[in-house]
Amino acid sequence: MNLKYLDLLAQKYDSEEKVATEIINLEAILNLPKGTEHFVSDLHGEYNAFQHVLRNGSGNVKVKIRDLFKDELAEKELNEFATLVYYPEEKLQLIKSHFTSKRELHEWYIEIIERMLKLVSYAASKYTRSKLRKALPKHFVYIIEELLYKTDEFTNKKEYYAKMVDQVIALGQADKLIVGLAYTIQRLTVDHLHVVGDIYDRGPDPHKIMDTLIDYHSVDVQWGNHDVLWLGAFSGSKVCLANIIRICARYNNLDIIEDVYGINLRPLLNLAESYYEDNPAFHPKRITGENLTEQEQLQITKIHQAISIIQFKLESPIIKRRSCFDMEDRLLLEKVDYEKNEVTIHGKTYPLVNTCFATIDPEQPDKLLDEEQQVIDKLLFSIQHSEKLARHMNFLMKKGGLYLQYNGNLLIHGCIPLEENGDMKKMEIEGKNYAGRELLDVFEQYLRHAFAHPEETDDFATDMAWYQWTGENSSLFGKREMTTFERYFIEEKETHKERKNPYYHLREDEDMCRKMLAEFDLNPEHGRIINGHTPVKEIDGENPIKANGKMIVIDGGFSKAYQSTTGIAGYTLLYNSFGMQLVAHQLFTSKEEVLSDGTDVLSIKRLVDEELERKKVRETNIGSQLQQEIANLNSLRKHRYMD
Ligand SMILES: O=P(O)(O)OC[C@H]1O[C@](O)(COP(=O)(O)O)[C@@H](O)[C@@H]1O
Ligand SMILES: [Mn+2]
Repeated sequence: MNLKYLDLLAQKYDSEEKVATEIINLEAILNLPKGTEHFVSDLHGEYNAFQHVLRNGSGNVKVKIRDLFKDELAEKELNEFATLVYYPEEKLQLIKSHFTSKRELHEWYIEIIERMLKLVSYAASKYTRSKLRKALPKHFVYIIEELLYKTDEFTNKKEYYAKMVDQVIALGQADKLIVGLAYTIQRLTVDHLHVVGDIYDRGPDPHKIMDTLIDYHSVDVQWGNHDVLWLGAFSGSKVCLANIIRICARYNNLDIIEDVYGINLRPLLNLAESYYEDNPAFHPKRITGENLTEQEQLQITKIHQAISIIQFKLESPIIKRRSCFDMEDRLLLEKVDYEKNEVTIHGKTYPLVNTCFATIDPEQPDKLLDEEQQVIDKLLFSIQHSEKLARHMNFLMKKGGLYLQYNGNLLIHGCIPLEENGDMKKMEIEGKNYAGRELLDVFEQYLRHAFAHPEETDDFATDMAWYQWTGENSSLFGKREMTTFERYFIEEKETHKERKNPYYHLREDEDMCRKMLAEFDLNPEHGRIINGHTPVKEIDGENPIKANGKMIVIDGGFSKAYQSTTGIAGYTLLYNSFGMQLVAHQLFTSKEEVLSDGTDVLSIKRLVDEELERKKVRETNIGSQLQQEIANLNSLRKHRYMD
């Protein structure tokens, strides 16, 4: 043991008693049941649905309420109470509006505060007091602790407590206390949140999800391809930037760019107005049925075309300067016959429809017009100077990564690129071959490098950020090619198909999953791979639990655009000391409906596994850290206080 380190430790633990107390404390924590992990993925800007799942802990809050109160409350009351815990501010207003006298309200307060305290105490039973204290509303810590630690045997104190609650009510603090307790319950129900990628794109409110995550007590993110697209744009990749704007236009979400992140779209609009007309292939999708005037729709359609063409032009020089990307097939602008209006792909010629090539010079199809160049340069400048985006992207970098080993499981958004025979797929990067975990580590290093150097826009690291979005060997994309061009301009559906990496059928095989776990230094006996990215088509009977439970795919379609394919509204996963449970969520309509009907969106639980013995903190990542701390403290004790 390093003596300098012991000196430092001795400053904090300057007596034998202090060392001993800390060891006892840590040992006790190791023996507590492990905290509940909550996994979500593919949120795609669906803030309201995400909030709901977060607030009800994927049904976990309801389970606890039922455990405690099923004998004393009717179903309707259980639901009402649960709703109060999920949305305390709104539900309080609703409930209070039904009382006609102060007295009634007073009695209700007493009952509810008592019920909430019971629930807090139950939800906190597997945590230390110090952890509970951190979860309590700051202003009420003293009062709540007094109230919590009353025990029924000491009824002589009863009056003291009754008085305390009376005072809280009389001083007009009851609402605040109830709201605080509700959030404490939510927080205690989930110890740690994993977001397995794709926060951004398609839905309207990714920024609100980011704000929620930034404030969340304990969270990590495994980047999705859509998140990396935003990171890439912020890191200086113009082609990533063109993509994010294109997707926002396609889903009628340009206000995320304009209003939320404060990017001026005027120059792009001017360009769009000069060169583009109406075009059905570029009409914005209308998922939520919001109303657009014809004029608005036309404007978005024009912007959508302008930015798509800029995107296609920007792809070309990158493909040409990066032969290791192996993307020459995607030089589609050069494969177009502009006279005949057709394109030849993989040796087959197809007529083009809905083209909008007014800014394309057939001699040099990838050349940006000066106006286009100026537009994209200005956009890049503003996006890199958006304070809000900087905050969100910094958070993604700090809490995120391409994959994560956590409590024995491997969390990864897309895939581990494989060959058909199950070998890890190799990629040559700057003269060296990488595969499997090493490949992902290199990808991540480049991403971090690009992010650290936002002023570089055409270097290898920045181009690699785009490769993560669309390259064949990207662990986030997992497909041979992205057929965006074909889907806009070619009618033949065969050209739209995006061939998936063999991973997506090999992952059904248990041995293959074991091999991948081992590749990431995880124990194949106990570990599992948790995946997002590909919507599980429950509607067609697809099972999210694959390879005998070694592989769990939790993309169930939070994204409204994909719900008709999946048939449900998303999966989430819970992992507590008893094992793992997969929760399938039914359609979430609105918070208002939950508030007024009191019914929760039904969640079906499927037991993935039941641990034979309750898992303890000792067996977790945090447990290993604590054991290391104990070892250090023991050395300190030996060297300083026993010799
Ligand atoms: O349906 P959209 O929004 O046009 O997006 C289709 C594109 O999205 C992708 O599926 C990637 O997004 P996901 O990560 O959500 O699957 C591409 O493979 C595909 O080309
Ligand atoms: Mn994805």
